[in-house]
Amino acid sequence: MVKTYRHESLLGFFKGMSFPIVSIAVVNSVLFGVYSNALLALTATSHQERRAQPPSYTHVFIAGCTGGFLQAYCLAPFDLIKVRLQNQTEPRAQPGSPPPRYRGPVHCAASIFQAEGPRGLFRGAWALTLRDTPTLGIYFVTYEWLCHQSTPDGQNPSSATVLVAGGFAGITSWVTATPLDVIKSRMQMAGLEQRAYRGLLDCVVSSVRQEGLGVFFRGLTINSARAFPVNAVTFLSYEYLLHSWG
Ligand SMILES: CN(C)C(=N)NCCC[C@H](N)C(=O)O
Repeated sequence: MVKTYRHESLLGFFKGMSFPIVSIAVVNSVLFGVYSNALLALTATSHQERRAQPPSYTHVFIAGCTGGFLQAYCLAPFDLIKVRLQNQTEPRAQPGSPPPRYRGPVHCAASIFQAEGPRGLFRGAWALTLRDTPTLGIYFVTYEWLCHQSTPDGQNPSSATVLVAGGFAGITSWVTATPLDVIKSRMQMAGLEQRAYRGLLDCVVSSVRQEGLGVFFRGLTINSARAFPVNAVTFLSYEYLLHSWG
């Protein structure tokens, strides 16, 4: 962090933001759009009426799982590109040195498409679906439960409640998602590293054999630390937009 700040000032921390911004916008609108509409179909109550007649946690869970399932398919190509670029560890190109394998997100998508066809862009999509379907159910249940606990009946949760409930919903969902997140990333990298897994189960078994059960908790701390602020802001924006446009 210190080096980045010294060489590139604060702007250095925001490099390469365009791709994550576009992908997050698409994926979150699918997730929250499907969730809200699924809940509307299940409970027949609008967002405004829901504070007076709160939905059951089973309905919240089903609507969250539906949102998670559909978002996984939109997320798959973006997530694959992110994982491939993050794992590209060649040092920066020096004069005369070979260029990096991927020159950026668009080049990465085009190279995967050329080398592996359209299905290549969906590598690991199964693992992503398994990761996101139940964990997004847990995500929305945690959020609704925490808001319900700290808000008097019939009232809207305060902004502080939304921020805290959203932050903890993010942490809870990442704690449950991290084991499958590890497996998903390994399967997404398999195409590049010429490491062949016969499928998801084979990836689980060979990872545990080689590295023990601890492998399932790789990245848990950083995922959770990132999850709190990201999801606090996500839910605050969601509630705010529903109130101002709803
Ligand atoms: C796989 N998991 C745990 C989730 N998708 N959890 C919901 C949080 C989503 C949010 N965009 C984030 O990146 O934290």
